[in-house]
Amino acid sequence: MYEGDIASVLISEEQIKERTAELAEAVAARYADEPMQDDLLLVGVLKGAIFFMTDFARALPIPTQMEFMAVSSYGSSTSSSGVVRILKDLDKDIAGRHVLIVEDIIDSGLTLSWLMRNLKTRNPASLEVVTLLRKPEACKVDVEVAHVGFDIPNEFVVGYGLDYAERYRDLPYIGTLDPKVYGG
Ligand SMILES: O=P(O)(O)OC[C@H]1O[C@H](OP(=O)(O)OP(=O)(O)O)[C@H](O)[C@@H]1O
Ligand code: HPA
Ligand SMILES: [Mg+2]
Repeated sequence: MYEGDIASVLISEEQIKERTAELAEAVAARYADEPMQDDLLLVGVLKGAIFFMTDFARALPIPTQMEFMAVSSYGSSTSSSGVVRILKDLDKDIAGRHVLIVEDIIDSGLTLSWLMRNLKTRNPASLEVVTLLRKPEACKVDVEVAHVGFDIPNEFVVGYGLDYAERYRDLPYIGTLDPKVYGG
């Protein structure tokens, strides 16, 4: 699939699965002693987090509810425009709820920083983040992230939900994209 477009496999399907199970355990432990009136509310950030959200939710040994937001700041570029647009908002009020944002990647951090500010104004009981990937060298803003799957180098990656111009989301692993694909 996508022959010649993927330069290397950075994180295999098996590694994603193992790390997701570890993250799920850590997250369950985090909320174990928290007095909760409602189930933990997972807020998946579409579209990138789709596969991580569904696998992570099923690995979690505690009951959760799911909401989705769709935001976009990349379009068909390999760097963030910094302008975050809400394409789909939450369906429900999150006031008083324990909310966990589920992200696929924190790159510049601009999307998450904007999202945290936005959701905080809605008065959740707590607001934390789990992300599968993070690029420490690319980070432009300070964002507090409670749970990180993998810190990765500052390269453009695709697969397992992550796209370049909407392609490659359906790869089961995380790979680096050959620069020839985006004219690099
Ligand atoms: O830390 P940042 O530099 O802001 O980048 C991270 C964000 O960018 C991607 O979303 P994108 O805007 O590409 O939308 P998508 O999930 O629909 O692909 C990714 O899914 C994160 O939400
Ligand atoms: O490396 C990336 N790949 C795909 N989408 C992204 N959005 C932010 N960073 C990336
Ligand atoms: Mg994208």
